[in-house]
Amino acid sequence: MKPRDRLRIAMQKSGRLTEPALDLLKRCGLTFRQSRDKLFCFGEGEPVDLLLVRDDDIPGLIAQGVCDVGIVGRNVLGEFQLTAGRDGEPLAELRPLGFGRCRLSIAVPQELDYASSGDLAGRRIATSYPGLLGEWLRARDIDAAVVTLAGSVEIAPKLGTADAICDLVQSGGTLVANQLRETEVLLESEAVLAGPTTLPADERGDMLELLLKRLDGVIQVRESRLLLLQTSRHSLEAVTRLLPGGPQPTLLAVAGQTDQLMLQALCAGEVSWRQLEEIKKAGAREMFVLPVEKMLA
Ligand SMILES: Nc1ncnc2c1ncn2[C@@H]1O[C@H](COP(=O)(O)OP(=O)(O)OP(=O)(O)O)[C@@H](O)[C@H]1O
Ligand SMILES: O=P(O)(O)OC[C@H]1O[C@H](OP(=O)(O)OP(=O)(O)O)[C@H](O)[C@@H]1O
Ligand SMILES: [Mg+2]
Repeated sequence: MKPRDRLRIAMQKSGRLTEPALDLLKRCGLTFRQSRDKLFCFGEGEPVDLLLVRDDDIPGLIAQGVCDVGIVGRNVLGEFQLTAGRDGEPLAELRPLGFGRCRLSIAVPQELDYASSGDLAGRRIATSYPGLLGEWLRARDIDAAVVTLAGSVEIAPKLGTADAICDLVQSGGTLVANQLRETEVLLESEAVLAGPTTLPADERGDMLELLLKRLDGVIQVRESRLLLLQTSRHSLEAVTRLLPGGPQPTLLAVAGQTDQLMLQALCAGEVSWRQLEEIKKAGAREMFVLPVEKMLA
């Protein structure tokens, strides 16, 4: 294969991961010009290009060295490692990316008696993830038949081709619509940056290192919120105790009100309405939750 000096990232051409992946790369300062056939995006500023493909092909493209890294669901990466990629160098999950969250679960018809995973013995389970399901069954010494289907797995029990299914679940709507109930979670999934365990020892490796640093910054900022509120000195301790994790809050004086303080806290994740209501009950008022755009410690 011809040596390359530009980093090439494989990502989903059209699907659930496409928009959030592009958005994340944009936040990392990468911009692209798309080719006419929309399969290749040339990086304009940095030497980083995109290859747009079916998500199932991403781990294989990295393993073959056609692409250096890829943005793909943990479910697809894990399945590859246990099937087509079994005999090759294992790929690493370089970073979890915080979108495309779902889980790989076993579900059974609502009317089926199910007490524990042992009840799957002797049953047929339909799935598009024979590697992950097979491994899970082996680890528990459950002797069940794995029926591999490319799609529409959820209708297999109704068609009589399987007794249970093992498929992705997010809201659970598909299961309810098909009178199925979730009984076991095999894997919690989200989009990840997948790549080789050792970085390329050339310019691509340097670029990847830079990209990882920017990703860490972007992910940290995306999950950070700035909480501003007012509290009396009297309620300060109770309010502070309820603040979601993060560094020590900053306290500012409120002009003309010696008893009042303005509190500013960086929170490591979402601040929910319920948390705000609790903090308010403890004595806070004038509360604001602001997104953080950039951060440089
Ligand atoms: N209902 C869901 N909610 C959230 N994320 C999901 C859901 N279903 C799947 N995902 C995640 O998004 C990834 C891509 O899902 P999508 O449905 O776009 O894939 P696909 O139909 O296999 O697309 P492709 O045409 O690229 O093969 C999945 O592998 C999984 O990691
Ligand atoms: O729990 P839910 O929110 O209902 O999501 C789960 C469904 O989403 C995915 O299917 P998708 O909608 O992508 O259809 P497909 O399998 O035909 O691609 C997955 O295969 C499940 O069927
Ligand atoms: Mg696919």
